[in-house]
Amino acid sequence: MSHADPPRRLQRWAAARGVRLRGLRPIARERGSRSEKVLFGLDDGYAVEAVLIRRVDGHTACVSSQVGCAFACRFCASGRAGMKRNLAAGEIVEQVVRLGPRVNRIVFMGMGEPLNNYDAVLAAIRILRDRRGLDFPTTGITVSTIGIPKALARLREEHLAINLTVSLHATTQAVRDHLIPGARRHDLGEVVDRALSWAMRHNRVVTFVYLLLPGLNDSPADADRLARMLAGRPARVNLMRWNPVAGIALPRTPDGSLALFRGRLSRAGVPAVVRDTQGRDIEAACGQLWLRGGPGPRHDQAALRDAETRR
Ligand SMILES: C[S@@+](CC[C@H](N)C(=O)[O-])C[C@H]1O[C@@H](n2cnc3c(N)ncnc32)[C@H](O)[C@@H]1O
Ligand code: SF4
Repeated sequence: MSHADPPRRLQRWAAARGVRLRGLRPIARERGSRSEKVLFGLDDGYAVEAVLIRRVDGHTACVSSQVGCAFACRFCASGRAGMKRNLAAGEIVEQVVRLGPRVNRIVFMGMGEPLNNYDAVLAAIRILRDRRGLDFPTTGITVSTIGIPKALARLREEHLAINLTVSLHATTQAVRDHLIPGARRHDLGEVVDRALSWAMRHNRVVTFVYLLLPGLNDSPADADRLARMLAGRPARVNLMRWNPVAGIALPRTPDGSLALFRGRLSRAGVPAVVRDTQGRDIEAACGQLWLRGGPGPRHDQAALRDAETRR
């Protein structure tokens, strides 16, 4: 795998569009069985992580879109320290470039809420897919979002054949407000409607991600409400187990509950699968990426390792 600087040709091409590549410095790497986590130092002293996941037919790059996250989901490490700043388009593109040439899928499932950094994320996607850029197929790009309604309405009008994943996690407003405190202003029904509207406009299927948390959102009534929202619509459901995060006490869902929930959805005609995220062995799975570094001069590797051991 190459961690070389982005090719000069790409740097020049991006610079002509006002996008700077070479703002990232890989400062630490951790290898797991099928994944690798890379910590990138940014110009202003912060650091973000990106994850490479090896598949048989290529690599997936899981990239960050913000330094921290404003939505403070109860189950996720990325929002624990709030949102420090947006990543620039170049900083997003460069994560992909530095994860190496075998990347053929990109998922915006690292740190941050991509639709809360709409312009930079869309600019990055355009550079990634441009023939004179990386010539990356948009069908290999997945944006994962908590579903900011206004941003979903904007996304609907973009001519981009990306994949959309909406992190729903609840079937009532009260439970969603509890799990995603930063999204209290987002009406759950509107989130679902806007996502479905995107799917219909682009003739695609939207994936709803549902993290099953025992006693919070895993009742048969939840499954039935979700089924009523999505049956007969261009939607599928990915049911997820919680990946443990230090300092957060949440129970993990037993396999039996996942199977029961999935069964109720399937019987109602809503396609549902249970998904495990890769990278748990090196704390690189969904929701396990922490904000690192801080404002000031770029941190060196030793300083960041030090910060890591104090965490
Ligand atoms: C880290 S988020 C980044 C993208 C975007 N902010 C979102 O929430 O969709 C990517 C996915 O990880 C999920 N996630 C967050 N924390 C998790 C955890 N501890 N275990 C499993 N999934 C988690 C989120 O719900 C989301 O579906
Ligand atoms: S799950 Fe997504 S929206 Fe929620 S805190 Fe983590 S990164 Fe932010």
